[in-house]
Amino acid sequence: MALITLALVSFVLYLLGLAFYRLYLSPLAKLPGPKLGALSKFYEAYYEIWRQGKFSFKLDELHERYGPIVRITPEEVHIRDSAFWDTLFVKYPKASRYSSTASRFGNNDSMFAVADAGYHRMLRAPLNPFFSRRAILDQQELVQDKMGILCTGMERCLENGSVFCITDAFAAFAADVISQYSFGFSYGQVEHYENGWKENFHNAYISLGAFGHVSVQYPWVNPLLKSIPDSITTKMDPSLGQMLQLQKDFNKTIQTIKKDPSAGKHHTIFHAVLQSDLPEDAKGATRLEHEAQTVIGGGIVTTAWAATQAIFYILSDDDVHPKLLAELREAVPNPSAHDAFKFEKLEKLPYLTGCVKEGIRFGLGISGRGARVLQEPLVYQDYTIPPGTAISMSARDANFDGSVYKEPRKFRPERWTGKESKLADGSSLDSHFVGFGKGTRMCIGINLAHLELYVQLAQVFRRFQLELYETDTSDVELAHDFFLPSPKLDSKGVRVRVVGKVN
Ligand code: HEM
Repeated sequence: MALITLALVSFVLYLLGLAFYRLYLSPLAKLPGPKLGALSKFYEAYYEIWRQGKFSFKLDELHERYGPIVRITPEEVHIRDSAFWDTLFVKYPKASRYSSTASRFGNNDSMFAVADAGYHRMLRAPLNPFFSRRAILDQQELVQDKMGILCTGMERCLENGSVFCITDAFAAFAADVISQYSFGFSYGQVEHYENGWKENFHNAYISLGAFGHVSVQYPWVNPLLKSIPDSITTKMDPSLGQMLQLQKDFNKTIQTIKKDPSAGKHHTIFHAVLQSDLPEDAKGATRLEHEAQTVIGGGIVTTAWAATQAIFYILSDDDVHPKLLAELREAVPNPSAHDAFKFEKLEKLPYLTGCVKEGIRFGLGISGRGARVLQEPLVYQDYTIPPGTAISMSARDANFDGSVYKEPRKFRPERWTGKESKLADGSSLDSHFVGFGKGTRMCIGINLAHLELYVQLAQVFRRFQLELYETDTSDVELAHDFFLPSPKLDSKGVRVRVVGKVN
């Protein structure tokens, strides 16, 4: 009994000591911010887990109250100042990712998750050529073919008057493209127009993102979940069942290639890694499986959501839609021509480019905070942030910064061209664009994403007349930050009806 009492008293004293340290002695103690945040990560957990991805919105309030730099947890400071983006993400290439977020998707050893900058660079090196502009353009046919299938499905929807969620269609398209391109197989999701492309991974990744808040706070949860039999996981959440199947298919492909490196007609990311000079422990089947999950995860929600935003705002604005259509009609006089939608031509169209950029800006890519940990002190205004601190920033703050974007909440493709694309200080708007992140960890899929988005928007608007169906801004605006962006939870999605064809 005495022993238990002693243990309890020691524990309480430890907690009091820790609280005192965090509030008054920690090198971060002088930074502005809420005492509860400085005391414990439960503060973050409350907003992220209990309030379902609402910490981002709490940060808005905190910045209003405390200024551009706020200590938001015992070990993390958040900066809201888009001019600081390059300093944090570009100037310190040796900075690591914040290791306590590595468990978010349960893929701790993937290039996306690993903390150490040197190890990250090494893991990324074999994949860089795989996603280079040249390599992506060489596979343009694949993207065009999948888009052709999507358009055939949309024609059927025109004939039968069905309403569908455009995010589902785009997520199915993106999944087929990225999996065929990267792994040499796809599930043909883009073919299933008859059920409104409901078979796709979008919701599964949003569920994973929501659950990621739990995994970040309690990393032991992931291994525990992995020990649950697949049949029970699938019953609990059918979308996670799809992910389990995906993992099995990755594993099968990896095993086949490991046994016979010449297997398969298609050069996959697995070939790229296995044939590289990475150390053997980086070539293990489980790590490769994790890498594949990040690649496909990175390529679906981000692209589908950017396209969804673009479709919604283009259709909602009586000014934008006719301008885009006029440009497309001139550039693509015959949409049935074999090379009508060649990317190299589309990417030169200024208004379409503006629509792509605005789609990505509104879509946010990743809504969660991006954090770096430096090995040296970092000065921000009057504060010196000690080495080892997690310093985070959010794309949402940069993307809607009124000092960079005039009327930031307006979808204005023209801001990206002509005079408007230069700021008063002479810098280009492009240099402030953080949609794909910046620095050494910048999105590896940028070339593929651009190819998909240009081809999607050009084909959809040059070929079809669409109408929004019972959809409003609450279906596209960020309401829950699950690291991946989510609108209100009861949204039925951005629903559209194909009402005609464009001559
Ligand atoms: C509009 C579409 C896309 C957007 C807005 C986007 C955005 C981003 C952002 C913001 C990051 C994080 C950068 C950082 O951590 O600093 C990222 C990383 C990443 N993205 Fe994308 N992405 C898109 C499409 C894609 C596609 C199509 C792929 C498929 C290859 C992909 C794969 C990845 C991967 C693997 C990473 C991790 C890179 C690393 O850690 O080195 N993304 N993306």
